[in-house]
Amino acid sequence: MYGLNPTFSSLDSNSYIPHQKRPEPRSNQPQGDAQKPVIRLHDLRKNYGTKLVLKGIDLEVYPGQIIGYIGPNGAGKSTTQRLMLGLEHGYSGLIEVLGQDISNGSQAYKNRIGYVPETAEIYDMLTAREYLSFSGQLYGLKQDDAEYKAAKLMRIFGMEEVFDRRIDSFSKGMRQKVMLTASVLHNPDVLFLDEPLSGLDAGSVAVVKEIFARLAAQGKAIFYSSHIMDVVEKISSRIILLHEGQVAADGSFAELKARGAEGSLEQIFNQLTGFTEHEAIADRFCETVQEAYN
Ligand SMILES: Nc1ncnc2c1ncn2[C@@H]1O[C@H](COP(=O)(O)OP(=O)(O)OP(=O)(O)O)[C@@H](O)[C@H]1O
Repeated sequence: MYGLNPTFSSLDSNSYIPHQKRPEPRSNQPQGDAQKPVIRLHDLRKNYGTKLVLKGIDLEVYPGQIIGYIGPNGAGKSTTQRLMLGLEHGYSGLIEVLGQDISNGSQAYKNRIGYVPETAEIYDMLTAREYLSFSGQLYGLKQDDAEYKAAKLMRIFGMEEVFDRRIDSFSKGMRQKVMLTASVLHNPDVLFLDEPLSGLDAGSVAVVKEIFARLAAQGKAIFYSSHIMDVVEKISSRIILLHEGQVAADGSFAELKARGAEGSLEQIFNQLTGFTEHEAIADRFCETVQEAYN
């Protein structure tokens, strides 16, 4: 069932969740499709042993949205992404991706999603060509098609000369571009990314920001987590703040500000997560650095 509009009565009064964000239908898409969420989470709960990590997440994501999924370390962001990707099991509640309840055992939705993990060192021994060819084939492309498109995308990123070099000789930013390329070879409808701008120089960040905007304009949904607040503030059409396993805020940056939260996203983040210790921690840290040995 689409269009669920859950309530969030268990959250405290500081939480800001206006409503599930539903964009206007785009003229280049069938209206029905634009109204259907590409991701739907309902009462998603996950625990590791006795530790409750996700405590009932309700969320709908629509085509064309760029979601910045933020939260303190350990809030459960990667866990949420890994569950949606089918890389983590054992949860309660509903996870629906592209209309498919992912617990039904079918892998069909996986050919329509892309994923950029934060690290992928296990593939370091491969060349960019080998890795991209392998990734493309995992997503159902023929080897020739995968290599052709990979070569073209790498050339656009200015990486044609290193296409046949091993990834372990690449800088962090170069690896990131390979991962990004791998995630889009099969033209996915939904893109999941973990710290997608990590290691990229300023020019490359600008390029990737533009790429996100264009992919979203094509009707793809982008769901990424990051700790770089000034970037999240600028490129997300919608920001979802996860705090202690629950959604504590959900809206565009302008909406978060308009609802009483003040300042930069970093300040809003600290306000909503109740983190006011940064100065005291920095004081204690630097005093300790200066301590003399006896
Ligand atoms: N495989 C696991 N086994 C046990 N506990 C885990 C496992 N994976 C994650 N956790 C715990 O779940 C909690 C949420 O972890 P998660 O990686 O989702 O957080 P995060 O929000 O992505 O954090 P960060 O911003 O530091 O990347 C943490 O307390 C973590 O220790």
